[in-house]
Amino acid sequence: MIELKNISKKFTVKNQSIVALNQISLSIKSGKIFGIIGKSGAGKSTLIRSINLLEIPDSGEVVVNGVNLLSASQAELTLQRRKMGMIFQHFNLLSSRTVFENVAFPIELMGLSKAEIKQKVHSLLEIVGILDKADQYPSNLSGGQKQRVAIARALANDPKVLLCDEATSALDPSTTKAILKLLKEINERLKITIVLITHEMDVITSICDEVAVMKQGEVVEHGTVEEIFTNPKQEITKKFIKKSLDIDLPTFYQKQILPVDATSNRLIYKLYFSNIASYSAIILSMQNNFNVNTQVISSKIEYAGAVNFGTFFLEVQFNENNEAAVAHFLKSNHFVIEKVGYVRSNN
Ligand SMILES: Nc1ncnc2c1ncn2[C@@H]1O[C@H](COP(=O)(O)OP(=O)(O)OP(=O)(O)O)[C@@H](O)[C@H]1O
Repeated sequence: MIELKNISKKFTVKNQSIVALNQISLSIKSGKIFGIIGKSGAGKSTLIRSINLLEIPDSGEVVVNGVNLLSASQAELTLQRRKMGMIFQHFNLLSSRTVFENVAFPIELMGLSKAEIKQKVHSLLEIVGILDKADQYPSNLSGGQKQRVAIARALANDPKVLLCDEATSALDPSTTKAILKLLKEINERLKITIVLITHEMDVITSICDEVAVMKQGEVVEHGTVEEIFTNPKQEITKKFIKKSLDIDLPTFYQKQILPVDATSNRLIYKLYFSNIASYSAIILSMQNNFNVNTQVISSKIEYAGAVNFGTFFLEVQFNENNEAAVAHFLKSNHFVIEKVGYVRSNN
């Protein structure tokens, strides 16, 4: 268990004081994956670096496994820090050392024999899936492979906690997915608590159990991912969720949208929903009740635990003049609707 109690941190730059963290309190349960999301400058890095005291808060308490790190002896602090591995956006590998030597680096300080070091490094490289790269230098690796080396190195001391400082921000979407999958496997297989910071809601939904939303040095909202997605309270949280679901109308349709004042019997809506289990049944009943034909043009639907949420473009072809009733029906079934525009009638 990690407990942050009322931690604050200011930086002074050219006689100007910047509040990076303002009275933050958070509890992070053992074995969970805890995500911290916020825009650039919100204080995420300062917060995650406070957990292992890479950044020392001005006030408050950082309690890890019952030990208040800010008042711990140097020996106790060293011990607790060893139980926390960390990975970074730009990997921070030693370029003059091979993959094997990078991972061996923290183990060499543990006083193990050469054979024991070799065995340990091999098992770590196997976990992260790059044993075949052991003799390569970091410059010969892709971004995803470099992050795998960094993860293996962070696991070398058998930590209980892995801190991930924007670990996927420098990676392309498919590599990001693979690294997040690896982090989830590590969490489950090695029972390691993971704390990660990100500015992407997709990262939170793909692997986190709980999330804290930061804004201007404060945690403005936190809870399980399901709770936050079902009932986001803060405007910034709503924006992050909406952004993660955003999709564009396919170009083919964009080209067909009529001028603003034109009307036809074919209308395109952009619909947002959260936690509507039977969203397709609602569309079907709309079709039957209002004598309209519908077609989903494109969609993005995600899950946070058991809660679904999504966006889709829906083309509605009216056979009667009942557009207002249809819009009312969608709203009363908890869709947020946006009228995108009319497209030319088929006839
Ligand atoms: N070493 C430092 N010296 C001066 N100011 C700092 C320092 N570190 C952070 N800050 C300031 O503290 C605030 C929070 O920064 P922090 O890096 O924690 O935010 P962040 O949410 O991680 O942002 P990003 O996503 O851009 O990394 C910012 O205004 C930043 O400029």
